[in-house]
Amino acid sequence: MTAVLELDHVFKKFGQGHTLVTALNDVTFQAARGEFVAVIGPSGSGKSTFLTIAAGLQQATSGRVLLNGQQLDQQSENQRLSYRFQQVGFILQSSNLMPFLTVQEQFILVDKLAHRAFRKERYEQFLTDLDLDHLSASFPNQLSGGERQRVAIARALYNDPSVILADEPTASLDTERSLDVVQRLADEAHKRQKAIVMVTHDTRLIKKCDSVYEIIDGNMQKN
Ligand SMILES: Nc1ncnc2c1ncn2[C@@H]1O[C@H](COP(=O)(O)OP(=O)(O)OP(=O)(O)O)[C@@H](O)[C@H]1O
Repeated sequence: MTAVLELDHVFKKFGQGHTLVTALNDVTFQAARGEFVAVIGPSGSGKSTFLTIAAGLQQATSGRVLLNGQQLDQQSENQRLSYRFQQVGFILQSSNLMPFLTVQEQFILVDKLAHRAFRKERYEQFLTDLDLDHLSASFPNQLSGGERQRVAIARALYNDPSVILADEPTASLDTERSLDVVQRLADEAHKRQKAIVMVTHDTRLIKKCDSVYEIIDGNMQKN
């Protein structure tokens, strides 16, 4: 299996002396095409640090982070930015939708930012796949929490990244909706051959995942 996202002996330290915190302690991680991976751990264990480093949003103190075999920290800030825009999709806790745009306009914006014409057919296919057909003209505050997260999933996939990083994507949902969102993430990873990495503290969700990493006090191990 070729890794889409790889962390190789990554350390992340904050502060120094008596304020030193080792947020990631020699972390090695791999996610492959078509793999749905969970990263679980308690509060303060290093999950957010892991995600931001995997996304190239902050630099590791040492070690290597590779996206599609390219080492992120050896690229210029501009290269990192455009690579991240093309290759990484984000799904955040309370869905990172633009409050003043309709569902359809969220997708038009994605194409605008990529200097492309709106791909209406592709958009409509995603709406159908995620059971959102009737919501195209709705604003985020008119959607349920589950619908918002389904739009966020569709929008992340619409840009066709190779990896999707999901930060507690079910945090605002009840159990039934959480399981639905996680099942959809699993299905999309498999069907579209994307690496989807989900950070969560909810261990009920991991039965839908292909592999599970646990992080405690910055130490990560594959279960
Ligand atoms: N910018 C920073 N400066 C100093 N310490 C930091 C910084 N960011 C994170 N830390 C520390 O690193 C450790 C890991 O934090 P992190 O936010 O990654 O945990 P987490 O697992 O995401 O927690 P939660 O589930 O509560 O969001 C914590 O001890 C935290 O206080």
